[in-house]
Amino acid sequence: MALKHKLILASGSPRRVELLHQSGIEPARLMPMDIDETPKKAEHPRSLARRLSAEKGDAAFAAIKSDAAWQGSYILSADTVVAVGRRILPKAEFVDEAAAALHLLSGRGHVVYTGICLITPDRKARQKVIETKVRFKRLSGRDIDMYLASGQWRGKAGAYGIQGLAGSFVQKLVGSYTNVVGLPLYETMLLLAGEGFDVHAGWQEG
Ligand SMILES: Cc1cn([C@H]2C[C@H](O)[C@@H](COP(=O)(O)OP(=O)(O)OP(=O)(O)O)O2)c(=O)[nH]c1=O
Repeated sequence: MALKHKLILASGSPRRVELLHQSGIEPARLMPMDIDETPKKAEHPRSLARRLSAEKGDAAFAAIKSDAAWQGSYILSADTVVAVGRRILPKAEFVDEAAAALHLLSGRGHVVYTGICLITPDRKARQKVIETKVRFKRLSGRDIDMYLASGQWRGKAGAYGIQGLAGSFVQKLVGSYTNVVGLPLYETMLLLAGEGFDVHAGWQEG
């Protein structure tokens, strides 16, 4: 069946592509947007997730707005932020920052915020920020050393991926699991459907 509207995913995150695929949605185009993700001074983690998801969407919109082939498309973007209280943990690129993040998360509760932004074919921007509360067990030195050696922390907010080895660190989770992985599926589908995108168009047997 031909899709009435195309979806552009303004993201380079394989997790977001996989989560959409799980929901029967295949973006027509992936547009990773390289924006400055530095938090502003005293910026709340919720505000940061909201701002960065919007900036990714705006950047993708600016890149395609004069391209006739993409007129009438939806643009979806997201940003995931991990915070202990108001303290924002970095998206880990180096092993020492990953070690510091894991020590901080050990035996404590934290909050994962994912901002989602949808730009509709009539150029309205719709936004939401979803929160999930997560509590890690107390991590042993060996848990941390072996996790660092696995490399699964690389490029992930808070230096962990709940969908991998770090899933076993989770003592308690309140809210959306897919929100932690990078895209809250229930809320994303609700947003898309509410703006007229046929979320069931790709649901076929087999
Ligand atoms: C907490 C957590 C984060 N993550 C990932 C999701 C995101 O990809 C990443 C947070 O960084 P983001 O800046 O939200 O996303 P990204 O840079 O990977 O992709 P893009 O901006 O192009 O959309 O951390 C997990 O995969 N599992 C987890 O448990």
